[in-house]
Amino acid sequence: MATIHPYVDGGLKKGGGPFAGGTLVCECTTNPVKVKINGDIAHNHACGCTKCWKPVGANFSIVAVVPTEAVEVVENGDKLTVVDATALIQRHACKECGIHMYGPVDRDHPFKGLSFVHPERFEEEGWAEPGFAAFVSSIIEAGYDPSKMDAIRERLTELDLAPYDCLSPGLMDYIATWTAKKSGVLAA
Ligand SMILES: N[C@@H](CCC(=O)N[C@@H](CS)C(=O)NCC(=O)O)C(=O)O
Ligand SMILES: [Zn+2]
Ligand SMILES: [Zn+2]
Repeated sequence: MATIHPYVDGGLKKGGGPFAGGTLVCECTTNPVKVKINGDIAHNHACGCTKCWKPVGANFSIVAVVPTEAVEVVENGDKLTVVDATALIQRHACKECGIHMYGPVDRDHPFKGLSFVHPERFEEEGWAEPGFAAFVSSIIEAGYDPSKMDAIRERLTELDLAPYDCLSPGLMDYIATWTAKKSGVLAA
């Protein structure tokens, strides 16, 4: 069967959220980086892009957003480094284990003020399950066999993770609305 991510491969666990927040922890056995998230996550989804962190063997990441003001680095923040300073999402990764701990968007963009996080790194349970799959075709860029994409999309659909090759229609509309208001095509 097509592998998506260990969190969903056994069947999607439903019923999470509302979630009070918690602490994201990296994989280091000594001096792990800890990042506290003071509140709930939103727009949790699977992402097939090559830039998002995924556990070994996974073809998709599980990624959600939180307000950047809810992000608090509480332990070993000196181990964090920005993976690609030119990217929209400033992914802060642990230099030792490589896990992306949070990725703020600071640039002028509809996602400005949000940070991308990987909820599977929460010590706590109860967060909302992923609701769709984004950037599905992008797994090919990481080496996935293009002839096996039908099976991937079928499996995602079976798991109630509607497959999209960019973001979900709701988020794409949100981005386009922001752009149209910025250019003046739509009234702000
Ligand atoms: N096909 C590209 C897509 C990368 C991409 O656009 N990723 C999305 C979803 S995370 C994004 O918003 N990227 C912004 C960024 O990486 O800063 C890849 O797989 O590398
Ligand atoms: Zn680490
Ligand atoms: Zn991604």
